[in-house]
Amino acid sequence: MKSTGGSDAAKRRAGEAAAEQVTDGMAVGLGTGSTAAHAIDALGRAVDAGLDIVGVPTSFASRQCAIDRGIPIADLDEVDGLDIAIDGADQIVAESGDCIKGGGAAHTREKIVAAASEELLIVVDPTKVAETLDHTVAIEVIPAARTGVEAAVEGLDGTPTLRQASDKDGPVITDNGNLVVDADFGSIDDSAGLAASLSQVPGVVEHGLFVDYTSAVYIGSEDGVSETRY
Ligand SMILES: O=C(CO)[C@H](O)[C@H](O)COP(=O)(O)O
Repeated sequence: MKSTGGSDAAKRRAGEAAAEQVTDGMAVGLGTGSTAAHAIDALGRAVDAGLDIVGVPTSFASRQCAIDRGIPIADLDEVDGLDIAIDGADQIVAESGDCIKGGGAAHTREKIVAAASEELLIVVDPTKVAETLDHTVAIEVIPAARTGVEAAVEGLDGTPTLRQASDKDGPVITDNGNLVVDADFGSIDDSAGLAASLSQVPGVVEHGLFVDYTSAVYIGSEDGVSETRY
């Protein structure tokens, strides 16, 4: 899986620490990205050693990752809720746990899985931690609504950019068949207000602002990992 941001060792420590919270009989949401992949790796090793869990992937990529590691998987409608979801973030405010996700264009399913879970454990390296959210906000958009959503983002004092896979391949298409508009709002002082405004725009499937979702954050570093609970 493509790596972003900080060191792989820091990401691995965060992913492994979160995976240690998983116990026998749990249904576990499997997040997307290079840090969440370390948690899936650790869960795969635990399953090999006898841990009895079922994983609910948040993307094509995390589904494949779980299959490769021998983790039994199910769709969300096949389990009776989730005990824990483990996922990465593009940026997180350590004080509140509010974060921005969607760098892998998987934030819609990630949010659905997080909402179905008793706990959301966010795993990051220190480069993701900020005092105020100012990362671009990924917005999954139904293709026919793109120009309207871009205008709405501008109306909210943001700058929209359609996410491109590459010049050659054209726009990113999500696992749900939609486009992604990345919106730059600068420093986000009222994340709950912005989240509510974006949710109201016709054609917005989901945005990457996760306000009041996080149960704990695991921040891996070169020499250890810290846990903050909310
Ligand atoms: O939200 C996500 C995918 O939609 C990822 O969790 C987020 O982009 C972090 O990825 P990484 O751990 O590779 O930096």
